[in-house]
Amino acid sequence: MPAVSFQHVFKSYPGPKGELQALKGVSFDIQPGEFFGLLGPNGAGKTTLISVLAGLARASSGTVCVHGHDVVTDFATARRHLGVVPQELVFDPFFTVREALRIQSGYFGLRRNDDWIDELLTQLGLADKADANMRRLSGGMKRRVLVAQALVHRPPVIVLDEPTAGVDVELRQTLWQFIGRLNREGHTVLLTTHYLEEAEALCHRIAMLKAGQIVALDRTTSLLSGTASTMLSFKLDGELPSALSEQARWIGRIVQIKAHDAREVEQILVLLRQAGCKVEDLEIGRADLEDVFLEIMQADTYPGAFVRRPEIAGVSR
Ligand SMILES: Nc1ncnc2c1ncn2[C@@H]1O[C@H](COP(=O)(O)OP(=O)(O)OP(=O)(O)O)[C@@H](O)[C@H]1O
Repeated sequence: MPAVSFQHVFKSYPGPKGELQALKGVSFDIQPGEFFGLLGPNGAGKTTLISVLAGLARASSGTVCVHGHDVVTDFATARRHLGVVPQELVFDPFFTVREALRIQSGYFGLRRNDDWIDELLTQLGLADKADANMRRLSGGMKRRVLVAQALVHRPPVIVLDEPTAGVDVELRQTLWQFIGRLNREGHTVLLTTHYLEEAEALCHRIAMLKAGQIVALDRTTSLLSGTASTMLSFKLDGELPSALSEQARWIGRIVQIKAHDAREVEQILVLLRQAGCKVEDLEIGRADLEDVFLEIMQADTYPGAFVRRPEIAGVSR
């Protein structure tokens, strides 16, 4: 049985110009123990999908189950299987960190939970803040408390909605070490992030959402190898020959051009030489997830071409 199952999920919001379709028939499963990434540009529908999963929003149609429990008809059980770290910093300012975690434990009927609370505080670098009032914590510390709150009931499925937005390197490392450990111990993780290098490093499989639809779903390694896999990068002061300008990406003086194989690399170099371009600091490297993401998001052909059925794509564990 999948840890999380989305089946034909539609969600529309009333808008000034009629209905806004935030999710347009999203279907996929996440298997127990997977570290699964959900990527997409701003407004793609990631938070909406997570809100539906967490029971914070109701799908217009379709079903969502957590370990077989429907998030609408069997809400309490589904919710017990989930630990959700929300994107926004929402908390009650009147309590200390420990009190907030005890209260959260109480929601799940856990009375003697202090051993696990202590472990969470230690693992998340909050031990010396246990008795600090929530309103006195820095933004990064509050985010750590939100992670601890989501985990008080040791949920088998951990959902992280952009957990590292605006947090420092130390917290990122602490967080990924701890979440990585929980994942190795069998917890399923669903992560949304705009940091693609994070997704590339952590996720076994990745789904890409664009305008409410899944446009790619595959193992991370397959996504990386399925598209142009070589990236030429060099500095240039002048102009590119027109044959190359369309496929190039500029970052200041740096030009990046993708190639599928060594022959294409050679062709690009020949075109540059023929045009008399003065290329500096040439590097030939592997395309990363950001390149794949941009390629998929910019594709205007039928996006389903990138989707592999989960039973074919398998799970990289
Ligand atoms: N409560 C709401 N009422 C009306 N429209 C909404 C509401 N929540 C989200 N939307 C709209 O639904 C679409 C999807 O938004 P959502 O927040 O799910 O995207 P996202 O992928 O999480 O974006 P981001 O990366 O910016 O967090 C957007 O067009 C957004 O404006």
